[in-house]
Amino acid sequence: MADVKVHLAGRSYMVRVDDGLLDDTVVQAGEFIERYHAGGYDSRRKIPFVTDQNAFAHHGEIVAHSLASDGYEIDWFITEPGEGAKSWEVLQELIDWLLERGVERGDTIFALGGGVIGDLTGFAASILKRGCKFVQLPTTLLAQVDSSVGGKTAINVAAGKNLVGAFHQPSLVLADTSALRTLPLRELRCGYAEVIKYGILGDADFFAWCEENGAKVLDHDREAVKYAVTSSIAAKARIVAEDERETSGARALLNLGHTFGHALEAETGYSDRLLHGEAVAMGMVLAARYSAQRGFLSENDAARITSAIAAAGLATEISSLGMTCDGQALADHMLHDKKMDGGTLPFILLRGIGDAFLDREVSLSDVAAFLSEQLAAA
Ligand SMILES: NC(=O)c1ccc[n+]([C@@H]2O[C@H](COP(=O)([O-])OP(=O)(O)OC[C@H]3O[C@@H](n4cnc5c(N)ncnc54)[C@H](O)[C@@H]3O)[C@@H](O)[C@H]2O)c1
Ligand SMILES: O=C(O)C(=O)C[C@@H](O)[C@H](O)[C@H](O)COP(=O)(O)O
Ligand SMILES: [Zn+2]
Repeated sequence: MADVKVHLAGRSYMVRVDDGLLDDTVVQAGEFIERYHAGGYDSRRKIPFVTDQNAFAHHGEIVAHSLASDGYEIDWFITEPGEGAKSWEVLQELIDWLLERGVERGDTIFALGGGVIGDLTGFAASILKRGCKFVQLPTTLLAQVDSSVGGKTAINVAAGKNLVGAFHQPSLVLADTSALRTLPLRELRCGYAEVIKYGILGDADFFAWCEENGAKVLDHDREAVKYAVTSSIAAKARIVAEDERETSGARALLNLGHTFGHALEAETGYSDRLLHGEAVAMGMVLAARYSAQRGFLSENDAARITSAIAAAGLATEISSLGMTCDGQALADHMLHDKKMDGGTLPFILLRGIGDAFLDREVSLSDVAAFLSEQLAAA
């Protein structure tokens, strides 16, 4: 078992990583409930759980059984799987559902699922009665290594990805690595894109570990998975503790590949055509190639990054997406990026593997031309 603490003044919390935590929710989360549940649920012993159909089908019963053995009952809110749940409609349904159940400000809402469920639940918790507590039980690799930690919560709107949201930290994160065994390979690869991101942006040794061990992670090797999850969380916890609200520039580095990636997600309609992790993988390749074109990164390092991503079975070429738009259309999506500052958009570029930086001098028309070349490449 590994515990990683996210240090934040007055809002520190624990991220626990181990096999079998969901079987043991009663001990892990149950203890937490006993200690921190100030609201009415202690007496009613009924707990609001938000999940989606897949996470519920694979892990709902075990969690319910575990909590029932200690006298708790779960009230389930179950959404359809997919990015579509990060929407005004589902948020409204969830808020109404929580209000109907009399959830109080001191109560805790549980999120069981991937990043979609975590982002939706966290945002609902942040606005309900001006802020309730929430606990993350992440069941995808992506959610365990990234989205469950750090307190970014959001929904998507017509203008773009994650444009309505709040910083709202969870009170506890329980990452049960055995839950990943039911995850489809495509989803595992998506999570792996965010794992290798930590190496590319700030840790050359971890990148080399990924080159060596990525296949084991995708093959569910227990030790490799635990190492990847714990190292990723530790990296994220350090950055979040340094710059919780993305003001100093440190946290913006976690957005490596995302400025490009979010534009690709927008252009492909936030659909199964391109999942978030797949967009981030392509986005990191684009960031590396653009860094090389600008003379910051060696062609050799850009090629090494592309190979490591391709080796995980993730697509690297945006021309493979069959998009009919040009580079300017992709650059236009970027105008909604939350990093926009005084009309300019800082980009996360690379000077080397493990050496990302924020470039505030990027011209969006130059990026548009670069993207048009990439779209035309075979
Ligand atoms: N808040 C953050 O810091 C942050 C970080 C990274 C990504 N995100 C967001 O996270 C979302 C992507 O998260 P995701 O990749 O987890 O997607 P997801 O939540 O859609 O989950 C992926 C798929 O796996 C299914 N699933 C979940 N757990 C399962 C399990 N154990 N076994 C089988 N199937 C399972 C889900 O039903 C879904 O179909 C995006 O919206 C992205 O913007 C947020
Ligand atoms: O936690 C962060 O900070 C990140 O940037 C992590 C990203 O992987 C994640 O996709 C995040 O939701 C993107 O944030 P956004 O601010 O660009 O919407
Ligand atoms: Zn991401």
